[in-house]
Amino acid sequence: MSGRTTALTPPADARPPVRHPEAPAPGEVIGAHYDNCFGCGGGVPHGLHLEVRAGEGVRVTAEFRVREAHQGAPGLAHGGVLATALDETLGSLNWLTRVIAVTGRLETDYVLPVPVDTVLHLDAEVSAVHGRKIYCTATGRIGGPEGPVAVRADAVFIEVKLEHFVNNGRPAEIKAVLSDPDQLKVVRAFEVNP
Ligand SMILES: CCCCCCCCCC(=O)SCCNC(=O)CCNC(=O)[C@H](O)C(C)(C)COP(=O)(O)OP(=O)(O)OC[C@H]1O[C@@H](n2cnc3c(N)ncnc32)[C@H](O)[C@@H]1OP(=O)(O)O
Repeated sequence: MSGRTTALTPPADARPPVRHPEAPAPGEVIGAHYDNCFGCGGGVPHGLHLEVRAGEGVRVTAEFRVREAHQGAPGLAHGGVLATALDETLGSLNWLTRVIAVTGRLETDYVLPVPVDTVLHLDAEVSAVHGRKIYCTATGRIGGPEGPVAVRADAVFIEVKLEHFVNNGRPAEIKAVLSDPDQLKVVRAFEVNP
């Protein structure tokens, strides 16, 4: 038994993902979507500071160096932090589809312990799309991009409108984002998508 729940299995009539024509070119670094994001933002001292690159197709790669602030057990990365790294990498796939989607379900497998100072080499791709549901998978390898898999995830992201954030975010942060020209560029990149 794989343990994979049916909610993570694309239905038979799911379709393949489509790379947006204006997606970042393969190899291009995808900047942080929000400076205060715990996963990718430069403004969060103990954040993951994930650096994500666009790949071929609907795929991204990322690197995350585990630091002391990310420990669970002595000298080892916290499982929740590793899940965050997987989640953030999967969330970055939004840039390749130009569809805004949030995590609905994230199932993680922890295969190997990940010591502090390790660089986790992450790789994520969309496998299928069905309506608003985006099925995707990610792996995190240690010892190099071709090293053994330490963590992996299957996920379903759900497409949402920009209003999801505007209506649910704390007003102070929403106001700050809407008055920041750099942040507005991020918003506009997604607004053009029908
Ligand atoms: C600008 C770039 C931003 C990038 C951000 C990336 C950051 C990293 C990713 C994250 O961590 S996002 C933050 C964590 N996630 C959340 O906060 C989401 C919280 N949940 C919600 O807001 C709602 O539950 C959600 C928008 C996901 C769904 O609510 P809806 O009312 O829109 O969904 P609806 O009930 O209409 O269901 C639509 C479809 O999705 C399916 N669905 C909904 N929730 C699901 C779920 N949890 N798991 C699997 N499938 C789900 C549902 O079965 C249905 O499938 P069908 O169309 O086939 O009927």
